[in-house]
Amino acid sequence: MATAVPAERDAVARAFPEPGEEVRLPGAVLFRTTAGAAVIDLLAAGVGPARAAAATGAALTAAALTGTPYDLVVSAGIGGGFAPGAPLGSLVVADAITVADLGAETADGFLPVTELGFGTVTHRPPESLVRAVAEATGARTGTVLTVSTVTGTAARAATLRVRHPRALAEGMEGFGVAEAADAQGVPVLEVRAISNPVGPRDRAAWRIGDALAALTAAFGKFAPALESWKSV
Ligand SMILES: O=C(O)c1cccc(C(=O)CC[C@H]2O[C@@H](n3cnc4c(=O)[nH]cnc43)[C@H](O)[C@@H]2O)c1
Repeated sequence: MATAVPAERDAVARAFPEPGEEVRLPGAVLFRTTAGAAVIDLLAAGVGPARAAAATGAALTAAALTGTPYDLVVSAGIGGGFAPGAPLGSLVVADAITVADLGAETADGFLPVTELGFGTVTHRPPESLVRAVAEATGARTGTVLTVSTVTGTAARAATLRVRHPRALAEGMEGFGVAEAADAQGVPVLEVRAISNPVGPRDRAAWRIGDALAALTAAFGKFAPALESWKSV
């Protein structure tokens, strides 16, 4: 599980009460714990898509080289929610992890990088896993956008809504984590607990404590959903 910051990692860790241990790798420090038979590595990968991709890639490579590759990578953290679909404190599981600002600005508007002939802009988590996790946690499902600049105006939020009508949330790491996982052929999931509305900047409206509590509650229900997905 890759979060951005230690506070998010610790919120996820509280859902796994077994004692864990720190594992130091080149480029990543893991907190390794267990849930039943599953080994779970928690990584505070850093803020933003580039740092998140670098740290996630380091952890994936280390696991592959020791002959214990991961079955799944989860990008988890707090995020902005698009109203009315994703209110404060709610949980969103991405059925599409889409980078919102990777492309080119033209006189006719924004062109995603795929329309320039390169790369990808969306990763799709396994449908059955998204369904199982959403059912277990009560999460809403939709597109989660990855941005390098947090949305801070109504105008930018409106532009994103027009370009991505299925968007429920935005964060800054999901696409980077998904790129790292995709590069090594590992499935990916993104889970965001909503800490603030996407729109005009209003720090007084943040509910970070509530969102971290929602993350802990969600990951407390995660293991059975993963087991049912793996056994399909
Ligand atoms: O200064 C601001 O106006 C501001 C507003 C929202 C978030 C921030 C951050 O610096 C947090 C970045 C951190 O948290 C995730 N996050 C939380 N809310 C959002 C959001 O609305 N849009 C994008 N990312 C968000 C993000 O994944 C980072 O890890 C500052």
